[in-house]
Amino acid sequence: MDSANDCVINVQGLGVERGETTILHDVNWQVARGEHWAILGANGSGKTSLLQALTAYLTPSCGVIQVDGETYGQTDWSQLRQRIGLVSSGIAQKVPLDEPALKTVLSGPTAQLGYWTREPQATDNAFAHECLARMRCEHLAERNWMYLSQGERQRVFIARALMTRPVLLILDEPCAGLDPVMREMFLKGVAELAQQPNAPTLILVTHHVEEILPVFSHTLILRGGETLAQGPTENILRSDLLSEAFGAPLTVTQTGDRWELRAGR
Ligand SMILES: Nc1ncnc2c1ncn2[C@@H]1O[C@H](COP(=O)(O)OP(=O)(O)OP(=O)(O)O)[C@@H](O)[C@H]1O
Repeated sequence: MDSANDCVINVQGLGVERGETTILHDVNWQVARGEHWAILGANGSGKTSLLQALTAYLTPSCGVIQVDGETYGQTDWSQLRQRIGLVSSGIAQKVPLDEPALKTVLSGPTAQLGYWTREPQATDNAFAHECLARMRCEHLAERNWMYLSQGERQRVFIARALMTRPVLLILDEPCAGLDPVMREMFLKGVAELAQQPNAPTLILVTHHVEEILPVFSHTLILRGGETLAQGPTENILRSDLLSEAFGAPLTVTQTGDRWELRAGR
């Protein structure tokens, strides 16, 4: 890679310590423009901490973090944070049950769910409809939150994140709680998004190799707060590496362009 400016994410020697606990140790990770990455790892391996460091919610103890060419500590991260979309299941509980999906999407730019900081303009409305359409859920614009399925809510959240025209979109275990059919529909929507012009760089955090669609060209595996492996997905989704990552014998198989994991050898 020629320079940090070719990277959407450039992490060098990142360490995070709290008291006696080492949460992340010597993480080096570069994401080039045009790549989409999956992050895999067991519970407690440091996935959320890495994302929190990237979004400046967790202060590093050492190392360099650059996002979209801006360096942590040298730039206004509240501004930069608006260029990073984050979709996790945690925010779902904060949406008022009687809020229509369009209003949830419109709250994206201020990231303040449930209330306005200013009256939305006609252009905001038009763009919100466009964002919903990008996730194939424009028909849900007037439907209240309480009536949306879990999969529809996740698609609406991605539409909401798109309102800030992010360069980076982090999907933190977005398939948690989805049934197999909903999960496939949701993942298909994510893959379609990745192929659209001006698509953000996607980062999918997951425990499940089944969710790593071909669009996720690269995979990073964390273990105990350190990088166990990273690189092109087909080189990384190996039984030996996944067994080490999850601390038990596992066998990974590829059928067509999808991956499966089962216990045992
Ligand atoms: N502020 C903190 N102080 C001390 N330890 C912390 C702190 N934040 C996280 N940890 C620890 O760091 C480790 C990594 O946590 P993290 O939430 O990043 O893991 P994860 O891979 O996202 O896990 P999961 O898959 O369960 O969500 C855990 O052992 C956690 O207890």
